[in-house]
Amino acid sequence: DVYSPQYGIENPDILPSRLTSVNVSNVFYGIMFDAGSTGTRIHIYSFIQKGLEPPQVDSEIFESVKPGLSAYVDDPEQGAETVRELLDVAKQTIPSTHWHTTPVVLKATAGLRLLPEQKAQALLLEVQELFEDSPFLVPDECVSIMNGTYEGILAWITINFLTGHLYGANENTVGILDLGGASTQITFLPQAEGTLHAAPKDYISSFEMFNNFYKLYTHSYLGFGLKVARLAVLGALDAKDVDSRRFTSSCLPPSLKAEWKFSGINYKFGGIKEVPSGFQSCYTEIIKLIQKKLDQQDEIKRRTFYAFSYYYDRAVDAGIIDVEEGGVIRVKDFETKAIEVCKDFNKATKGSPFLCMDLTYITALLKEGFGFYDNTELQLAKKVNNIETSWALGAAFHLIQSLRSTA
Ligand SMILES: Nc1nc2c(ncn2[C@@H]2O[C@H](COP(=O)(O)OP(=O)(O)O)[C@@H](O)[C@H]2O)c(=O)[nH]1
Ligand SMILES: [Ca+2]
Repeated sequence: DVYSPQYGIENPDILPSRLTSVNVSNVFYGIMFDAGSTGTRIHIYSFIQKGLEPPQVDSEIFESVKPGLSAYVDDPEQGAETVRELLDVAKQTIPSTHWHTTPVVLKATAGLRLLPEQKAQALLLEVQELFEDSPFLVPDECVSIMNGTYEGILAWITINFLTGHLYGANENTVGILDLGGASTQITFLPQAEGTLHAAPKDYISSFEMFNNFYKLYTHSYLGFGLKVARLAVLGALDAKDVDSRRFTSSCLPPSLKAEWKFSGINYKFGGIKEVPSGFQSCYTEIIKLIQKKLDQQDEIKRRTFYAFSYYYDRAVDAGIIDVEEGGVIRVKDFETKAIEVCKDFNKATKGSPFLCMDLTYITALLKEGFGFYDNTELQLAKKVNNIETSWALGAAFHLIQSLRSTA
């Protein structure tokens, strides 16, 4: 029995946890690394396959480290070291008998997209060497920067798989909204013929997986992730005099003076005493960055969307949802909380001085950016059926399929 504790770990967390009665030959594993702009994460999945049916995910182990790879822009070896720590988790949790058949892949997103090409490649090369020295299966192109279109498609696959919409009738699929640190994605399966015509050509992507064919609307907006948006609001993006300046915004507590590190750079920032702070002036600042920058499709107002990542985290910080439960909210709930938090900074911003700015940005992104109604409902979920809502599962499925078609 490969699942019994035989690997010298005190409290083995051997995958798959719920699988003791299933034929072992139907079980296999996959390791997907998400090198995001704010952190690196490992997703270790176990899958079950019965006959010719599409594989089912059985369980997941998830670990993460901060900061992300892009913070090691001038020290790639140290960056790869953070990946090694996470890879050790895979060694502790996947039975050693399965190591050589378990693929390991890392996909980087917006943090590395924003780095100079050579610096990004140096980081990726260091990680690739680490993988090649590991006992796992290393496919071609095991380490890469993923393009934003795939990020949206693969997250859509994950959520629709987990919510049971993938192998049924297409009419009921759900859309997804992912808000990262450096980029943000919107993806849905258009039902209105008009959407396919009205959308910019490169926002429509065809995709095949496990013999199903999907024509999705998807786009990744680089620079519209929550953390990079903060820099944009502060006027600190591409600023030359970062060391000598303090960047200010009416979205911050007026008397605040602080420092903030993002992607390896230290920024001095603070509030403004001379102008009225609060939601209205903050919203006005932020709208300038968003208006007319994003494509709007009427259909989204009538569709169900799942929102996760920073949508989820900030809704938790604002007390709109429970950290474990998530739940259904309306777009206007973000605005109501933003107004409240921006009104009384001292009372409301207990964790982060950025909460007013972040909630106001999310409100503006949803309403002025994508064109959602105040009353549009959003499903906030961090996990569905105990699996993380992230593009990583979709990427693992895609990987399995591509390994089989080349085998
Ligand atoms: N639900 C969920 N959120 C995640 C996962 N991994 C990262 N996130 C969230 O993603 C956000 C950070 O975005 P990140 O991936 O670093 O930036 P990006 O490169 O712009 O996509 C934070 O809100 C994280 O909590 C995950 O596996 N599940
Ligand atoms: Ca991400």
